[in-house]
Amino acid sequence: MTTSQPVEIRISAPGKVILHGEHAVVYGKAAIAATLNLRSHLTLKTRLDSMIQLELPDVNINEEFSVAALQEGLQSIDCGSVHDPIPASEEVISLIKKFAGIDIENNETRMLAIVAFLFIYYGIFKEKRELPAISVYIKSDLPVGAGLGSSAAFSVSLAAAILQFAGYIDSIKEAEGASTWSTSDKRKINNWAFLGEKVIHGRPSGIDNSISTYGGALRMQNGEITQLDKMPTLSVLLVNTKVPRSTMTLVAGVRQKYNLYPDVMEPIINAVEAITKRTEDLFKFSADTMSPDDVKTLGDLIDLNQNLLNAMGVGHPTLDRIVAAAKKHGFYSKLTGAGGGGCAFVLIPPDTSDSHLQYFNQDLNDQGFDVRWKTTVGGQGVLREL
Ligand SMILES: Nc1ncnc2c1ncn2[C@@H]1O[C@H](COP(=O)(O)OP(=O)(O)O)[C@@H](O)[C@H]1O
Ligand SMILES: C[C@@](O)(CCOP(=O)(O)O)CC(=O)O
Ligand SMILES: [Mg+2]
Repeated sequence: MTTSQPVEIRISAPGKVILHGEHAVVYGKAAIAATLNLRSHLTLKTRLDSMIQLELPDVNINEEFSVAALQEGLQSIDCGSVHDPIPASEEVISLIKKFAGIDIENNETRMLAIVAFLFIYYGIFKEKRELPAISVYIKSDLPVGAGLGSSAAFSVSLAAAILQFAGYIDSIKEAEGASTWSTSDKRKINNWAFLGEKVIHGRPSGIDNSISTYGGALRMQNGEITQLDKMPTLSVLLVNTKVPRSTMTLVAGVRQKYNLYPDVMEPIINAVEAITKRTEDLFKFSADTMSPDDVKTLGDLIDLNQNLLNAMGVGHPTLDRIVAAAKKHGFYSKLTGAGGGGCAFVLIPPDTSDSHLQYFNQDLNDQGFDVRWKTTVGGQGVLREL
């Protein structure tokens, strides 16, 4: 790391759609997710003064800290070593909040972005001779707090930028305009990003940061990730309810229900897992362009899962309206991510005509929904933009 030469590092990391298995994956059940072609973009620059700046226009945050004050204020926090980091404890989170001037009782999720940044910054740089003066700017294509994994894209881009700047990972040129990293470097990025997710989510499964790091489409079970052997081309429409919600609160709500009624909740999450597995089998044997029969099966599974998510208590009347509108037009839809509002996806069968899609789009717009994107899923994970 050299601070004498001006350095600029630009990183982008994608959001995701969880096809099946949200919440159940927190209990070690299988889930499948794929990247979206919507990304968070980070720029890290060296500064000539001795300040650290964090500019996050999406959540209206622009903070500055002096390097000396940060060195002194955070020196007692325990975050393990760069190569073997440990999660931020409650005490560490409180200490960072106090340092950043955030009320300990302030549970606004957006403020946790500052805590996650300071934890990752200090944890990675603390073994260096001196802490660097840098500015970090992050802007996302993703709606924040809507189930599309903006928190993971945030933590992944941050971990990649800081590890790269500190010289702990080394990007390799992949194509014109972008670089990537070796699998072992990606593992380092993912480990630190997971700790950022922990600050923001409480008890994440790790699926969001893993998909944002590695890209493509993957399955997670019991903390183990594997790339999906096969996934047909899927086209989805993302519909944002614009109902705000926090992943941390929703995950905690399901946990509370699970603790109170384990005998009821266990069969529900097992049924979700059965849906995930049926979907994987379907993908294994379907052609790249799914047949109408396969689309119908996938649709039924989407419908079943949506009902189970409602039973877990993570639905919302606005999501129900989107599902009903989709059904009226012959489509299938479910929430994605933590639910409680946020986004739903609608599966768009390959043979859907543009006029049919436009008619559906118009119906959703007339009902006041924000139909943001028709997108294909599965694409590059974290990248260094050149
Ligand atoms: N672009 C961003 N800028 C700043 N903070 C972000 C950004 N994206 C995500 N975050 C952090 O993640 C939180 C939202 O995470 P979460 O509730 O898990 O929703 P989701 O991951 O589904 O978008 C924000 O409140 C903020 O702390
Ligand atoms: C509900 C959950 O399965 C996914 C949360 O995703 P998001 O933050 O709502 O995008 C939680 C997790 O897996 O950590
Ligand atoms: Mg999240």
